[in-house]
Amino acid sequence: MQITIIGAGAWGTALAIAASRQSPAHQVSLHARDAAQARAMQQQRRNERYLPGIELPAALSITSGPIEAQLQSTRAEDLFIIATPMAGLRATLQALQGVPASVAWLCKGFEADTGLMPHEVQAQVAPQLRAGALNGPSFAQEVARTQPTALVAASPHASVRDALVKAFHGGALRVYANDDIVGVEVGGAVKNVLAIATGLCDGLDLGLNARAALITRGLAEMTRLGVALGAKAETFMGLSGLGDLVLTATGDLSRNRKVGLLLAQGLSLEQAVTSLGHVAEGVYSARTVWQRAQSLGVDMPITEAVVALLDGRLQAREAVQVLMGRGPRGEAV
Ligand SMILES: NC(=O)C1=CN([C@@H]2O[C@H](COP(=O)(O)OP(=O)(O)OC[C@H]3O[C@@H](n4cnc5c(N)ncnc54)[C@H](O)[C@@H]3O)[C@@H](O)[C@H]2O)C=CC1
Ligand SMILES: O=C(CO)COP(=O)(O)O
Repeated sequence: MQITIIGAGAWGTALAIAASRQSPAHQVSLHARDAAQARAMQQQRRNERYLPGIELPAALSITSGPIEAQLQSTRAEDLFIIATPMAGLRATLQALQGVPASVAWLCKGFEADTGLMPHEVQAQVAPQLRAGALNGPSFAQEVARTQPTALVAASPHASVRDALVKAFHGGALRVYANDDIVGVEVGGAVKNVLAIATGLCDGLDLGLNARAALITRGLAEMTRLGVALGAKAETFMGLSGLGDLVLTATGDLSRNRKVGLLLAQGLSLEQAVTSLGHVAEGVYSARTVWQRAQSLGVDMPITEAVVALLDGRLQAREAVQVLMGRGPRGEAV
C-alpha cells in the first residue's frame, strides 16, 4: 500500500511516522508544500519546525513540488491523507480529483468562508472521490512518541474506513470505524471552539467546577448542532465527540486551549495566534459554526460567547457574565 501524506505540519508528520512504523509493507511519503522545509527534513531526518526532537524513520520518504506529479501511478488500494489545515483542504481536494485511491483528511473545522464541513467541501469539488475523515483525541507529539492513542476513521465508504485501519491500526494506535461522518466532523470542529472557552475559563482562574460545567454544556450544544445537521446523537459520546473535547479542553498541548489561556492573560487575538506557530482551527471556524447553528435555530451559547470574544465585542470577564446571566432551563439536550 502506498500512503501519501500531504502536509508536513505537526499532525501530518506524526502520522507519517506512525504509518512508517506500522508495516514495512507500506511505502509512506510525506509531502511538504515548502521545498526548503522538505530539504531540511531530508538532511536532518527531523521536522524541527513543526515536530521538534522526533526522529523520522529511515523508510519515510520526503517529497515536495506539485502533488499532481505523484498521481500517475496511483492504485485503488493506495491512500492519500490530507494533513493541511482546513484552509488548504479545498485546493488539495481539487488536485486529487479523479484519483482511484482512498482519500482522508485530518483537518478539524468548518470552512471559514462557506461554513461547509470537510465532507461537504469534498462533495462540491471532488464528488467522485472515495473519501473520509480521520479524527479523535490525538495530540501529534504523543502519537510521534508512540504513546497509546485511539482514532476514528469516518466515511460512508467501507473501503476508505478499511484503508485507514490497514494503514494506522496496530502498535500504539487503535483505529475504530464509524459511518457517521457528519457526527465525527461536527465533534472535531466544535471541540476546538469549546477548548478556547475552557482555556479562557482556566486562564481567568474560574475553577474546576466552571471547567466541568463548560465541557458538559459544551457537549450538549455540540450534540444539538450535530443532530440538527443529521448526525447520530451517540457519535458525540465517542472518540470524536466527548473524547476529543476532554483532550483538547483540558490538555495543555492543545493550541486552541492555549489561545483561550493567552486571551485571558490580556494578549490580543493576533498576538495569541502568532505566538502559537501552529494553526488553532477554532479561531477560524467559531464564526461559521455559530452562523450554521443560527441558520438551523440551534442554541449554542458558549460558541456565541467565544465568537463575541474573538470579534472583540466582549472582554473575557464579560463573556463569563453573559453565560452566567442566562435564565434557568432544563438540562436535557
Ligand atoms: N496537531 C495535532 O495534534 C492535531 C491536528 N489536527 C488537525 O490537523 C490539521 C493540521 O494541523 P497541524 O499539522 O497540527 O498544523 P500545523 O500548524 O502544525 O502545520 C500546518 C501545516 O500545513 C501547511 N499549511 C498551512 N496552511 C496551508 C494551506 N493553506 N494549504 C496547504 N498547506 C498549508 C503548513 O505549511 C504546515 O506544514 C488541523 O486542521 C488540525 O486541527 C488533528 C488532530 C491532531
Ligand atoms: O485535535 C487535536 C487533538 O485531537 C489537537 O488540538 P489543537 O489543535 O487544539 O492542538
